[in-house]
Amino acid sequence: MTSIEVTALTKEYGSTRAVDGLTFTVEPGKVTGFLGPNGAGKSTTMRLVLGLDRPTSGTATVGGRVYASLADPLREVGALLDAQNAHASRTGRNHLRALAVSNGLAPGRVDEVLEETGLTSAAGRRIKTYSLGMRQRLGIAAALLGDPPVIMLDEPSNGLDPEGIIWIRELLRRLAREGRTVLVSSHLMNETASFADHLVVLGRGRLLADTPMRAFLDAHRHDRVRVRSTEQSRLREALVKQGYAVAFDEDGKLTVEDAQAADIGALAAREGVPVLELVDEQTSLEQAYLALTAEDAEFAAQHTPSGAARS
Ligand SMILES: Nc1ncnc2c1ncn2[C@@H]1O[C@H](COP(=O)(O)OP(=O)(O)OP(=O)(O)O)[C@@H](O)[C@H]1O
Repeated sequence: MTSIEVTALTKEYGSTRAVDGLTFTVEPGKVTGFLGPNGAGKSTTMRLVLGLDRPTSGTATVGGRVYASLADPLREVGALLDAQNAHASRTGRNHLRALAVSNGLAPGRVDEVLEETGLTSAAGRRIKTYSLGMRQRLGIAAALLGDPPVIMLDEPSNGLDPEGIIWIRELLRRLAREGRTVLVSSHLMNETASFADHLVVLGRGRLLADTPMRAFLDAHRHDRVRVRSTEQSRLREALVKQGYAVAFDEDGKLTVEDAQAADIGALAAREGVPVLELVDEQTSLEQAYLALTAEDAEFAAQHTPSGAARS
């Protein structure tokens, strides 16, 4: 069982603190979604785990050891950081063969991972003819080549079509079921929710949440009711009098926070206000995530000159 351990990890680039005192552990047998807005520090953390950069302070280890000290790195950690990072003039198969040979891996693994990633029929084509989605698959094939217990993928759904997105979801689930440690970054909450058991959320290089997915959902569950009646103002007054927070929406409906439709319906009936529509709504996961990272987004809006570097 091999974990990824990040302890008091800090990385500064000049005056930019990309990673700021991060501590978390990524455990085996689970898919951990690594979330955060653009620029939150996800890729930097992954690069530090892979020894591609040196921490300013703190440590990032795999199974208690720094990556550089691993005897057989591809057999221990498989990673996809940048799908463009392959010789464009090589064929997909030759790219994987070269990796296998230089890392002492069985050549037979090449055809297995090509099959596993759906690239068998494209394996003889030069990588420069590959679509972004095919390059992502090739990067994932390379990550799986050494059959490693730890897998780290940076935005693996990038460029994949809907079929590819379902494929990656199932692959991630299977890798976790096999007992592997799987860390997958994304800036999309709903996508992450479809495959992750656990969440690590970053904002401005800091840890905002480290929680099981289920607990995150429960903690951020927030009920509200949307209601439309023939007498909106009167209904609103009655609701406010009962202590509800009520807002008029652009579409003419009222939104009542922390409320259940059954209670609002009963209140409207007591007041004699005819109700035309009454719907229970739960905040979506995406909303909960945006609320969590809102401070970071505000910071980005105020401090990013063009406003375009982050979203
Ligand atoms: N080599 C570098 N030199 C200078 N600054 C860097 C470098 N790498 C990252 N940064 C800065 O560190 C911060 C974190 O970037 P990082 O790429 O780790 O974020 P991220 O969460 O992976 O974002 P994205 O989703 O956009 O990839 C950003 O402000 C980025 O500009």
